[in-house]
Amino acid sequence: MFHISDRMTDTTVASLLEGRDAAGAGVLANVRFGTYGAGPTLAGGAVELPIHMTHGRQHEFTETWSAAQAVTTGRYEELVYAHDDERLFCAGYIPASGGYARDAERAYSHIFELTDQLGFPDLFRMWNYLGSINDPNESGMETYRDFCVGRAEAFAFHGKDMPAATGAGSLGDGLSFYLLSGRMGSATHIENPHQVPAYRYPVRYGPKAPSFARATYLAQAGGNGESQRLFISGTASIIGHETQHVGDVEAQCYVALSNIDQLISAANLERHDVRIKRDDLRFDAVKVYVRRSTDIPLVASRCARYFDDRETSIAYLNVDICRSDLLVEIEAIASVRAQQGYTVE
Ligand SMILES: O=C(O)C1=C[C@@H](O)[C@H](O)C=C1
Ligand SMILES: CC(=O)C(=O)O
Repeated sequence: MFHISDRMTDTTVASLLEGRDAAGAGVLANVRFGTYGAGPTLAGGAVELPIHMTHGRQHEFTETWSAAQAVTTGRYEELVYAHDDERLFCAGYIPASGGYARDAERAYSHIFELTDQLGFPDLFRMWNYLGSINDPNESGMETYRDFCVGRAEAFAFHGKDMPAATGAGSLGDGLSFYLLSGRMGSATHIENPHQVPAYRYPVRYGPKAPSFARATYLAQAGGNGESQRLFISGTASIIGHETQHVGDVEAQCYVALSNIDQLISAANLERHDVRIKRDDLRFDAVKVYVRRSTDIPLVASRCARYFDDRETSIAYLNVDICRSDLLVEIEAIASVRAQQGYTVE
């Protein structure tokens, strides 16, 4: 069964998602959010990706991506991957250098080559964690904007649809990234009418706009009974294309949560031919990125109220955010509750 389980190690939030899905036949990958970062490796038949994302061991956790069938692993260029019959997990690491544009373009081109070669062309979720994300690189361009240049050029050259994504700071150096991709036709990308699509942002935010959708809906896999999933991108206090409430973390949190609400409304999902009632969606895992550590208690109180399901796993990460005037960003994974009469598991 394809699912994720947040195995919280020594954290206050403990909500093992395994209880929500039948135990998988194996593990595709373990992504370790901790005090240490390095490139991906293969261990025990799965991908291991440590990312330096926590200031202390007390906040460490592992995001485990499980498989429904036997797992095949391999390497391609700078990438390490694992897949079952339905899903591909892939990860990579680009060391810090004077600028990321060329290396990001190369890495993303390799991603698209690999997903096509292995038969998993529908990317449905990507994560990019950049050290010193808001700092200028050696040519004076902000590190994030430089990364966006290379990524956008790879998407344009390969003509790939843009999936849900996160682009946030890390506490280490370099660029750690990982992604999930599915069989042809499994992904529907979703936008929020209250926000300009990120890939259409004006040049004031960088020479090339960020390449991601606001969310991606993953249809139920063929025959293995997998739950339908909605992957929600890192969402911030942006309306249209402009940051709202600069300096006010409470108001920014409110707008970010409102954006998520609008994004997953039945009306907006219906506009994308995804017919799910809001009440049938349950949040499985949430990651909240908070720039200032002193803001975490307030942000946690607002998120706990919004994601009020005891079983929702919520992790708070004190890291920088892709736009320097943003103080908080929220991403989520939701699944569709069992409907009357049959099980969606
Ligand atoms: O660049 C991204 O992929 C990205 C940046 C942020 O806006 C947010 O984390 C979502 C995606
Ligand atoms: C910056 C950000 O979070 C966005 O583009 O949605």
